[in-house]
Amino acid sequence: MSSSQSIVLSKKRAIVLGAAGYSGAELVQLLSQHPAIELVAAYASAGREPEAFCSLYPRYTGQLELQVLPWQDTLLEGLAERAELAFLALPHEASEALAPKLLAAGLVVFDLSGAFRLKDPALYPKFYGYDHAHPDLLAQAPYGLAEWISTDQLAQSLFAVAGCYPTASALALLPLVRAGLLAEGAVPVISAVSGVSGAGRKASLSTSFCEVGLAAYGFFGHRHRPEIEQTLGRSVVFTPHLGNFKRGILATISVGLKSGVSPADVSAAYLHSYQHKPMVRLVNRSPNVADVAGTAFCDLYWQQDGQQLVVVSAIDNLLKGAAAQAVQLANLKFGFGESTGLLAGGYRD
Ligand SMILES: NC(=O)C1=CN([C@@H]2O[C@H](COP(=O)(O)OP(=O)(O)OC[C@H]3O[C@@H](n4cnc5c(N)ncnc54)[C@H](OP(=O)(O)O)[C@@H]3O)[C@@H](O)[C@H]2O)C=CC1
Ligand SMILES: CC(=O)N[C@@H](CCC(=O)OP(=O)(O)O)C(=O)O
Repeated sequence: MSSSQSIVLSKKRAIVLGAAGYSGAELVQLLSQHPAIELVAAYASAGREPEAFCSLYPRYTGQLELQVLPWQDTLLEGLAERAELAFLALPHEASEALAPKLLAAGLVVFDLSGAFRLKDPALYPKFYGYDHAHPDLLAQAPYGLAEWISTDQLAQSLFAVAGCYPTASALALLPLVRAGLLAEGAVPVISAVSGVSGAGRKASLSTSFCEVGLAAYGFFGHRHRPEIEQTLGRSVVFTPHLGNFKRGILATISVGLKSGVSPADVSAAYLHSYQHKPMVRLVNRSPNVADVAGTAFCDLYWQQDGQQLVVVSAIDNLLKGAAAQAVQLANLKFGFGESTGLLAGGYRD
C-alpha cells in the first residue's frame, strides 16, 4: 500500500455546524482540502432550506460542491457511524446546548464559540449575559490555544477553541509570563483592532459598510478580557476596536518588564516558546494584517526601551483566531502534523 493510500484510509470524518457563517465557511474550506480529515456534512440553522455552499459563498463556485443542510437534533441518532468529529461555529448558547449532545453521541467536539472557554461559571452571567447550563463541562473542556495545549489536555473530547482577540493577545504575552519576565503587578495594556468579519455574517447597523470607520468599544467589560486574564493568570486592560477592513486583528500590547530583563532575555523567551511552532512567525518588522489575512499564521514582533516592552501581534480572526486554530487542535489531537491542511491557500478578500 502506498503512503497516500494509508492516509486516505485513516481519514477522520467531520461535520461542521454553522457552515453558513463566516468562521464555519472557513472550516468548510479548510476541511474540504485537508488530507487526513474528510468533511462529510455541513449544517446551518434549522430554519434554512438546503442550499449549495457555493450559492452562499460564490467564490467557491466550481471548487466546492457541497450542500449546507438544516441542522436538527434528530440527526444525532446514529451520527457516530457517519462522523467522528464535530466543528461548531455557532452562537455561544447554541454551542452550549449542542456540544453535550454531540459528546453523548460519541463525537469529539471542537467548539469555536465562547461557551466553554471560561472555567469559572460565575463569569458567564457577567460577561455573556446568561447562566451556564453545563458548568460541569467547563473543567473537562481544555482551552484551545494550540501552541500551549498539553498532551494530557489533548486526550479530552471537548475543546474550547480560544477566541480571536485572546489568541492574538495570549500568543504575544504567554512567553513573557511563563519566563517570569513581567514586572510584579504589571498590567499589560492591550489595544486591538479587528476587521468587520469578527462580528459574524448577520446584518447589523454597527457593522454596515457606511457606518464602520475606526472606533474603540467594549471598554473594561468585553468578554475577552476575563478569557485573556484566565490564560495569563494576571489582570489586563483590554480595549478592542472595530476597523474598516474585512479580516484580521492587530493587537498592540505594552507591558513593564522586571528590572534587569534584557533584550536577549525577551528574545530567548519568544524563541523558546515558538521556534518549533509552525504557525507562529517571529518577524523582523512591525506586523501588518495584510500579511496574515487569509493565512493561519500569527506574526509577532517586539521592541524594548529600558523596562518597557511593546509587542505587536497579527492574526486572521477567522483562521488563526477561529477555524484554522480548531483544525490545528484536531491535527494535534490525532497526531497529524500540526500545520497539516493549513499552509495552502492565499489571500481571500
Ligand atoms: N467571526 C470571528 O472572527 C470569530 C467567531 N468566533 C465564534 O464562532 C462562532 C460563529 O461566529 P461567526 O462565524 O462569526 O458567526 P456567523 O453569524 O457568521 O454564523 C453563525 C452560524 O451559526 C448558525 N446558527 C445560528 N444559530 C444556530 C442554531 N441554533 N443551530 C444551528 N446553527 C445555528 C447560523 O446559521 P444560519 O445562517 O442558518 O442562521 C450560521 O451558519 C461564534 O460563537 C463566534 O463567537 C470565534 C472566533 C472568531
Ligand atoms: C469585531 C467584533 O465584533 N468582534 C467580536 C469578537 C469576535 C468573536 O466572534 O469572538 P470570539 O472569538 O469570542 O468567538 C466581538 O467583539 O464581540
